Amino acid sequence: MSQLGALARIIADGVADIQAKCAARDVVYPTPDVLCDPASDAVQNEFSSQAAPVIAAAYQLIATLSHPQPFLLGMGLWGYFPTALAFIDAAYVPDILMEAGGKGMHVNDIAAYTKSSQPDLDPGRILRFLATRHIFEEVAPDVFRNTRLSSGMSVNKSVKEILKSPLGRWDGSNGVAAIVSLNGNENMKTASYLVETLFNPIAGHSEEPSEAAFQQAHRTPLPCYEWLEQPENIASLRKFPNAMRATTHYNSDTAVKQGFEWDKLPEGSLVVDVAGGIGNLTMALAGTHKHLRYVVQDRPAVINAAHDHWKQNMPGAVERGMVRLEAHDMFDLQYITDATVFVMRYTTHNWSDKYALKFLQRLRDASCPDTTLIIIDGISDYLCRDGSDVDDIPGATKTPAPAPLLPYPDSVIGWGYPMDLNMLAMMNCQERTIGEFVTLLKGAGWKIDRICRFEAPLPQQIICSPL
Ligand SMILES: C[S@@+](CC[C@H](N)C(=O)[O-])C[C@H]1O[C@@H](n2cnc3c(N)ncnc32)[C@H](O)[C@@H]1O
Repeated sequence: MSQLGALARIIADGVADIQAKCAARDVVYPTPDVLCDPASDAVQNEFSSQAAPVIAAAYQLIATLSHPQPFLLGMGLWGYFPTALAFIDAAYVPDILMEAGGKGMHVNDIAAYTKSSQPDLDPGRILRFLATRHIFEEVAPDVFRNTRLSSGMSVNKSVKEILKSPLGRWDGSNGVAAIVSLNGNENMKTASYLVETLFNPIAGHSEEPSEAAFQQAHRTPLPCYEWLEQPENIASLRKFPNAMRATTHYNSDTAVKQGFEWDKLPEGSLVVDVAGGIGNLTMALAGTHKHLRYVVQDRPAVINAAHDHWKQNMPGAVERGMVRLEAHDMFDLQYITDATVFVMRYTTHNWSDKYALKFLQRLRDASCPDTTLIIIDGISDYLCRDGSDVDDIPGATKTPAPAPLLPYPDSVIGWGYPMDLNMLAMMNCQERTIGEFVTLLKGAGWKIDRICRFEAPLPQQIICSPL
């Protein structure tokens, strides 16, 4: 069979399989006109592994059918997608259109909500650009309504409430609008300086978080996390911890009920969420595993914000002592020496080996023989077949997809590979392969016992014990 035929077959068979399974369960797979809600989200989550090869094949079909020149010309302008998405968050469009309902709203009426801040702008151009990829639908000239994809950016608040506190719009939301805004603003500015930074004789080889493209883009000598805390960057600081919630919130039940056996830990075991932000992971864990005690550690400014977050979203947990929120620099001596679990989510990817070694060693110094370290992060795969650099750790190897697909469909669906470049640009750091994790963790006195795999784009759990 031709490659085109094989790709078309994967798509046709995969769709038929999903539809048959949905029919057997008496559910309908959501179409673009079905706005996000818990029931339709659950159906999509349930069939994500069946959808993955279909999506990967569809991308490959596009790459096969497209003439390279128009494909590359178009791809060169894809950077405007994050910008356009950041704009629609800043103009509250998904939530305005939520209130408008199925008939949609004229762009002039959409713009009226934020008129003072965007007097000469024609948001119709931005919405139309996104509608070419099914984010919004133009139902009449200059009249748009939400689609399933654009509704995914709703912060689930009334427009009145948003207008009362624009910076608070991401608080308590699922975080998607916040991360989209982060990518389209702070991260896009940074991305545009990556090429010249990489060719810079010093910065191009640096492991320092203060010598990345970020510093050039934002005209600052400060590393990202210090820059965030400057008074003029208050909006970014407000956005960042909310953005972190987006990565698992849509499927947080799976993230805390599968993988590591939290439910089997003895009553009162202490879980320390190191660099835990405002406690997004801990809140999901604490909601499900009520028999455990938790500590969330982060920078003082983040812990300040965490107190409000917990008061609003899980009142009583801190007051009852189930959760402690503590300012702690992870590069300092770790004073908690009776942790059952140290967990770090999306933190090792923020640091080059030079720095990651330091904080992993701090945790090793504070661990007991039966302490478990759980690294929750993406794991990069080589994109060739037989490219695994470690196969003797349970969970390390993945079953490759059949040719002609790339070996791992999640390389297309997840955000691991663009995130790797984002890490490079923001802080001279990286996503890692399993082999790279093995070396890094061994250097800090940890051994990987097993890897609990999750469907992309959920991050993986690397379960470690002291060497
Ligand atoms: C990518 S975020 C992940 C946050 C959290 N683990 C989550 O998954 O939501 C990395 C976190 O590291 C924190 N951080 C950066 N430097 C730190 C330091 N020296 N000590 C403690 N936390 C730090 C940041 O404030 C931020 O909250």
